[in-house]
Amino acid sequence: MTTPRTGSPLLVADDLTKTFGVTTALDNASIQVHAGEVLALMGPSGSGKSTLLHCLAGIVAPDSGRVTYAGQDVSAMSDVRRSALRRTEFGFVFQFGQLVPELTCLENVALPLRLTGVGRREAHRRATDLLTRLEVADVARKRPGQASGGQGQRVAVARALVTDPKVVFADEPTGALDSLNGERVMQLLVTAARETGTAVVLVTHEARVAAYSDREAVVRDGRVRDPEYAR
Ligand SMILES: Nc1ncnc2c1ncn2[C@@H]1O[C@H](COP(=O)(O)OP(=O)(O)OP(=O)(O)O)[C@@H](O)[C@H]1O
Repeated sequence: MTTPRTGSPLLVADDLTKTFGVTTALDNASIQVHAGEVLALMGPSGSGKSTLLHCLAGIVAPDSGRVTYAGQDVSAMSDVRRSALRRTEFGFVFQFGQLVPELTCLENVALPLRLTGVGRREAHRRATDLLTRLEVADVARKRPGQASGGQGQRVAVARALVTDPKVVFADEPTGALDSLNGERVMQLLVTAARETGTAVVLVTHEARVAAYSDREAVVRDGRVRDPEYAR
C-alpha cells in the first residue's frame, strides 16, 4: 500500500554539498520527503547516502545548500533548537541498534520519552505497548546484550517510534541481520510507521529491504537521482 502524497513536502534538501577533506560526499544533492511516506535511499558504497541522511536529520551541517523541515530552515537553527527538533520530531535506527547496554530493553525504549520530560510510569506504559506491537515484550526486562540481534533491532525500532516522531531515519537498519530477521524488522517498522503516519527515510543496499518503501531514490557520486523529482 502506498501513501498518497498531498501538499508541500515535510522535509526538503536543496542543492546540498558536503566535502570531507578532498572527498566530495554530496554534490548538489536535492530530495523531498513527504509526510507518511517510506523513502529508500539506494546506491553504491561511498556514494553519499549516509551523509545525505545525516544532513536531512540535522546531524551533519552541509557546506552549502539548505534543509527545510516543515518550512523551517534547519541549517539556520541554533544547535539547541536543532537538538530539540531531533528529540521531538525525529527518530533514529542504525545498523547496530546502539542501545544503552546498562539499561533494560524497556528502559531503552522509554528513554527518549524520559528525556522529553514524560513521567516514568507513562513512559514505561508507552514503551511496553510498542515492545508488544513489535513482538519483543518478552525481552523488556532483559539488557540488550541478552537479546538476539533481531530482537535488539526491534527494540531499537520501538525506541525510534516511541515519541511518535514525524520522521524516522534508518541507516542500514537490517544490515547486521539475516534476511528473515531483516525482513521481519522492516515489516514491523513500516507497519508501525504507517499506523502513526510517520515518514521513514531508509538507507539500504538491499533491494529486498527497499521493496518495503513507497519510493526509491538512487544516490550516485553525491547526487540524487529521484525519478519523481528529476531536475
Ligand atoms: N566523517 C567523515 N570523514 C571523512 N570522510 C567521510 C566522512 N563521512 C563520509 N565520508 C566519505 O564521504 C563519502 C560518502 O560517504 P557516505 O558514508 O555518505 O556514503 P554511503 O553511500 O552511505 O556509503 P556506504 O553505503 O558504504 O555506507 C565516502 O567517500 C566516505 O568515505
